[in-house]
Amino acid sequence: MYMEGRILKGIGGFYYVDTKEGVVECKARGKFRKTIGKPIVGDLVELEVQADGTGYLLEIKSRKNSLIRPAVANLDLVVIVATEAQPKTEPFLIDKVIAIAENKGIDSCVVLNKCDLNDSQELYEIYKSVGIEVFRLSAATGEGVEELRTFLRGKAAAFAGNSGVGKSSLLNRLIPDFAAETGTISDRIGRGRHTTRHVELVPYDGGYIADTPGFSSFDTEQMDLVLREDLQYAFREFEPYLMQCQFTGCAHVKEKGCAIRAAVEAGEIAQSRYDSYVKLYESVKDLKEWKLGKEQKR
Ligand SMILES: Nc1nc2c(ncn2[C@@H]2O[C@H](COP(=O)(O)OP(=O)(O)OP(=O)(O)O)[C@@H](O)[C@H]2O)c(=O)[nH]1
Ligand SMILES: [Zn+2]
Repeated sequence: MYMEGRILKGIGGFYYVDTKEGVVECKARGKFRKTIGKPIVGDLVELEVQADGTGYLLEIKSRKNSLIRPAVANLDLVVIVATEAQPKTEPFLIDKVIAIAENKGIDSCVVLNKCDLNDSQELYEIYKSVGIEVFRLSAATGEGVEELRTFLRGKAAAFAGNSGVGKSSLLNRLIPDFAAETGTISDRIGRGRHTTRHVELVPYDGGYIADTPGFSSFDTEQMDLVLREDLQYAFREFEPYLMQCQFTGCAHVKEKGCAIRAAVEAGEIAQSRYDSYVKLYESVKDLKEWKLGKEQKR
C-alpha cells in the first residue's frame, strides 16, 4: 500500500515514519540515494507498506530546508531557550543559532525560561528589538507556557539551549510524556545524552518537536557554509540600514560611513547583536561561491 509521511527518527538503517495510519518502520530502498542522498529526520517521504506492516521508502520529497547538525529537515521554527538566571545564556550563542536559522530560511523565537527567578529583562529587550517572537515563562511553575503552546501549534520546531537552561523541563511540560517518548532522553540517566548526535521528532499538537542536544549541536560546521557577505542578511534588524553604508560591499566591521555601526551608536541596533555579528564575521571562512556549491552537494 502506498502512503506518505514524515521521518521521526532513524536508527541503524531503519526509519520510523509518521503516517495517517500510525508509525511505520521502513528501510530505505528508493532511487533517491543518487539524488537527494540519505534520508534524514523530518523528511517528507513516500513509502510502500507491505503485508507485514513494515515498509520501504520510495521517494524523499524535496526539502524546504535542512540543518547539518542536528541533521533535520523541513523545520518551521527554531526555539532557543535562554535565561538570565543560572546558568546564564550568552547572547552570542543565541545569535549564532538565530543566524544559522535565518541563513536557512527558518524562523526562530527566543524563550526566556526561569522567569520565576529572573525576568531576563535585558535579553527580552534585545530580542524584541530584533523583531523575533520572545516568550517569557517558567517551566517550573507553568507560567507563560500556554502562550508558547499556542505559538507552536502545527509547526515543526527544534529546541536548542545551553545546558541547564531548562529545556527538558519545558519539553516535559509541553509533552507530558516527552521523556518516555524519546529514546534520546531515556539515556539521560547517564551523561550519554550530551554526546549523542541523535535527533528525533515527537508529534505534537499537529506539528512536531525535536529536542537537540545543546547549543553545541548547532555546530560551526554549518556556520562555515555561510558566505561572509551573506552573514549581514542573517541579522534581520540590519536590513533597513544595509543600503545606507557609504561603501558598497561594506562589511560593517571597520569601514568608514557604515550605517550599521551608526545605528549601533544611536542605540537602534543592540550592541550585543552587533558584537555577535563581528565575531561571526571573523569566524566564517573566506569561502568562495564555487566551493560552497561543492560542499552543499556533498
Ligand atoms: N526555578 C526554576 N528552575 C527551573 C526551571 N526550569 C528548569 N529548572 C531547573 O533547572 C535545572 C535544569 O533543568 P533541565 O530541564 O534539566 O535543563 P536542560 O536545559 O534540559 O539541561 P541539560 O539536560 O543539561 O541540557 C533543573 O534543576 C530544573 O529543575 C524554571 O522555570 N524555574
Ligand atoms: Zn556598513
